[in-house]
Amino acid sequence: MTSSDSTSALADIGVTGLAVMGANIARNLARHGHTVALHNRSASRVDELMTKHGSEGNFIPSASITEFVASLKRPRRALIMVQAGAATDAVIEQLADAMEPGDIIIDGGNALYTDTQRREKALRERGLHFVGAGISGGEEGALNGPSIMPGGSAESYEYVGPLLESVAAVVEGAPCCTYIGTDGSGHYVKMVHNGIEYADMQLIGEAYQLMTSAAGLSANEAAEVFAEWNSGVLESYLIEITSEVLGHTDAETGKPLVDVIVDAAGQKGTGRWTVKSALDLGVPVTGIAEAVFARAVSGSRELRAASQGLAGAELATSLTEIFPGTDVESFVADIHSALYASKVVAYAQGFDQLAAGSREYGWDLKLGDLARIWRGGCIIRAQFLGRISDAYAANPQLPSLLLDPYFRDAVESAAASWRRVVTVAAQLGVPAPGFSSALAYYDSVRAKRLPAALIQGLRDYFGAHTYERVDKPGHFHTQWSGDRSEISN
Ligand SMILES: NC(=O)C1=CN([C@@H]2O[C@H](COP(=O)(O)OP(=O)(O)OC[C@H]3O[C@@H](n4cnc5c(N)ncnc54)[C@H](OP(=O)(O)O)[C@@H]3O)[C@@H](O)[C@H]2O)C=CC1
Ligand SMILES: O=C(CO)[C@H](O)[C@H](O)COP(=O)(O)O
Repeated sequence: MTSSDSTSALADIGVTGLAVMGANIARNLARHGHTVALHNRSASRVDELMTKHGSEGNFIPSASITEFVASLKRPRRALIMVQAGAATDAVIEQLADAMEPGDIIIDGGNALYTDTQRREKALRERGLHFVGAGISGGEEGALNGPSIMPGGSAESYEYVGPLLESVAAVVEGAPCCTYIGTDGSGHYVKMVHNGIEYADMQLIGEAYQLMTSAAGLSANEAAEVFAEWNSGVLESYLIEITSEVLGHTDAETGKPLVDVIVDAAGQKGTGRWTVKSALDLGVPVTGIAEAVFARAVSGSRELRAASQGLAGAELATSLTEIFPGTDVESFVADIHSALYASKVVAYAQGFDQLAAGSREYGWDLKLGDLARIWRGGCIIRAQFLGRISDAYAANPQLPSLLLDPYFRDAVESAAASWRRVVTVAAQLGVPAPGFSSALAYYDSVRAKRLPAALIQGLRDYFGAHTYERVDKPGHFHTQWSGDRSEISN
């Protein structure tokens, strides 16, 4: 459809913001038989989409927001796919001014959930629905089926749910899209998804570094190992593309591409937001936090340059010095176990945060459903998530995934290898913050006693903060600067 015959029909949905994600979602919607109105701040993106892909379905291009809104069926449904933050606020304002009560604005960007809560409230007061929909899958997912996490009123889901479900990825006949909960819940869930994505990628990165630095594999050999791992319990999109990236040769130098990429990881904010929320809620997401901080360390170029002369490993120089008889093959198998166990910990922590967020904001998140819609379409997609879904189906009140029988046995079986890998990393001086902090978390939660008792004693000493006793109820204070007798508070 061209602009000249656009008056004859109205669009089922409109997409504004036609960069990578928006353009591909718009094409996905059109390919599924929906008539899609198109808008972008710079008209060139609309023209480009129409020129390259206009024949893929029914599109109605528009040159202004007013024209865009006028081309939508009532109640109007407009999907925003622009940069999070001020850009999203600006577009919402323009849309809201042109819309009427009952119309629906969907934000598919990576918005901060508190922004979504604010926007939903403001638009509700103007009679408009606002759906904060986390969308994951990158360019390819947006086109062929992403995982979609829509949050908003249940009424708005009636209008947008079927449409979003029709373009989502499908696993075992079910769409990777479900109603998440009210206001900012969809963006909260997407935020934690990204936090888990950070942790997963950090662990994969550590596995790669240990393979090359400790076991002496080349990038191509590591690529083969990851390809092999992709058919076992670690099977996932991230493991699959790790093999692709490691196996790719730079055309200019003939070296593995990974060796010519600057080792400073970027971050756009969702990982950091996840950790900030976890800190506020008091949920120990150590895997995600280590991943965020590891990216920060990688990007601290001046600090890293100044630190090059610091002493390194003096305890050992090779694997066999640490564990005599260890060969490369068995150490690579150990890394596999360490990666798997650390991944279970990271996901357990991420799901703990989702449960805490749900309690805090009254969202009633269905953790099993979240795992189910992450099995396809999104960046962390994996069969592994089916196991998580099963765990919550068996016990919706599961206190931690580590306590699910399947995961408890899996981690127990991996534990000896995991400890060997952390030992090797420490002795050779290869940084493995994800593997080691996951192990520390595991050992902490299963410990009978923690040094927190001493910390409480110290807090009581310097600040009279009181402590509880193991043998009787109440709060107590030792009069440290007096006769050191104990008083009950
Ligand atoms: N890229 C990815 O893999 C993923 C991205 N997301 C999220 O989806 C959203 C879109 O991402 P992506 O496609 O990468 O695009 P970008 O985040 O790069 O955003 C570019 C788009 O935003 C528009 N834009 C920027 N500022 C304004 C403004 N002030 N007013 C109106 N429009 C503006 C641009 O218009 P113009 O062309 O005129 O500059 C363009 O259409 C983001 O929120 C992103 O975080 C979610 C999942 C995956
Ligand atoms: O949402 C996404 C994937 O799920 C985006 O790709 C996002 O940009 C990833 O985060 P970062 O850029 O911080 O690595």
